[in-house]
Amino acid sequence: MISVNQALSLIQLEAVAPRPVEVALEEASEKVLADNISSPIDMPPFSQSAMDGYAIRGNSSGEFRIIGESKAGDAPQFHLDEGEAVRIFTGAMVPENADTVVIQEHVEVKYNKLSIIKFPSTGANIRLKGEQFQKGSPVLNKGTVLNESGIALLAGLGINKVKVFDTPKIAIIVTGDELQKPGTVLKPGKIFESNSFMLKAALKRNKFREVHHYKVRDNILETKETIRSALAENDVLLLSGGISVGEYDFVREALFANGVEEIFYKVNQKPGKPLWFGKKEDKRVFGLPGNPAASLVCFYVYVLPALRRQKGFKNVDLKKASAVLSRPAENKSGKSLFLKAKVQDGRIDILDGQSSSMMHSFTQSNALVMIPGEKELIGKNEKVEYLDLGYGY
Ligand SMILES: Nc1nc2c(c(=O)[nH]1)N[C@H]1C(S)=C(S)[C@@H](COP(=O)(O)OP(=O)(O)OC[C@H]3O[C@@H](n4cnc5c(N)ncnc54)[C@H](O)[C@@H]3O)O[C@H]1N2
Ligand code: MOO
Repeated sequence: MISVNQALSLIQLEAVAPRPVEVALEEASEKVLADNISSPIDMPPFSQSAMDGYAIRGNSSGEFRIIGESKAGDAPQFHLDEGEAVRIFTGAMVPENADTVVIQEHVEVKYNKLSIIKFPSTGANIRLKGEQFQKGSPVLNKGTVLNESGIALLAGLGINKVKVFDTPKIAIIVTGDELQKPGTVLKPGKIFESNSFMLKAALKRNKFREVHHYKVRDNILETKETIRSALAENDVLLLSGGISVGEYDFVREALFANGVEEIFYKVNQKPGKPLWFGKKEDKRVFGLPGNPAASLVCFYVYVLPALRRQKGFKNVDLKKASAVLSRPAENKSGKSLFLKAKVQDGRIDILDGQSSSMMHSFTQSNALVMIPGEKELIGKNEKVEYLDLGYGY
């Protein structure tokens, strides 16, 4: 059985190169730029007043004659002679030979005579043409993750379309005859299906919006057929359940029948041992264990980084940190453990209820403690590494 690190390396080795697409700026938030962007214009495009006041030339005398007005949106052609000033407003074009704007709080005006009570330094209150960017100068680099500030910057430069890396389309395929929809009356032998809700929520939180949901019974033909359509319609398949060794676990066989090549099956870890990973051309397939907590651990450790990589992100893993154990922990399994835990003020508590069928401990956690297979005992106050689940509490 391969180790966690071997599994991670294999997934990375088989990574699909992010695919550039052009999108409207409104669609570009949380996406990664696929091109360097240079400024198509000077920014600001003309010298602007930063304040409401009076544009002047030099500060040789305290008295000026107001010769006109410049407000935002206008393009007046003023030329100031000695002793002349223009009434000006924030964002308005500064007369071509003015060098300073005096704020209106520092002047007295009588008719068209302006007396300056307090001179600012020369150049004050003017945003010079091109001071942020000159036309053609670099603005944002390929690989930048766009958020609202980047979107504002690009819109402000007049850009309405950008090349970003495409977000992969994801199929969630849940398998199992025992599964029943929440909101129905539970029949004998059945359980409520929860993995698709869990995976959809996790994908939504991570801004993967194109998610298709398929459901199959424990039936080889149906499983094959569903995998066939899911491969045609998506970039990444997440199968839940049916990957273990039971007589009704058909997922592996159905993947092979669809020409999906196995890269690895089973990882020396707990929970999530039966994880399966494969590929067909540029499609990637994860067979996640049916047990909900095992499935979610595999999602955080393997699936999310792979999806983020395919979306062009450079930092793909959950943040790693370390904290001091509040209580000793044991690992007699020889497997790498991922334990639901709560970090607070630098101390970490491993929670009760670690079974891979139990979700309650996950809801109380904000971290996954990683304990290597070779480590049998970790003492109280020993430092352990953990993955920050990013739950924000
Ligand atoms: N003889 C062995 N049996 C099992 C082994 C093994 O090595 N030898 N591994 C165990 C481990 S570890 C896990 S994890 C599970 C994984 O099994 P599958 O991935 O095939 O999943 P299922 O058998 O379909 O389901 C497991 C469990 O999870 C429940 N489940 C399934 N789908 C959902 C869903 N969408 N929502 C909620 N719960 C779901 C299902 O009812 C089962 O209880 O295999 C062990 N067995
Ligand atoms: O890997 Mo299974 O996840 O231990 O229940």
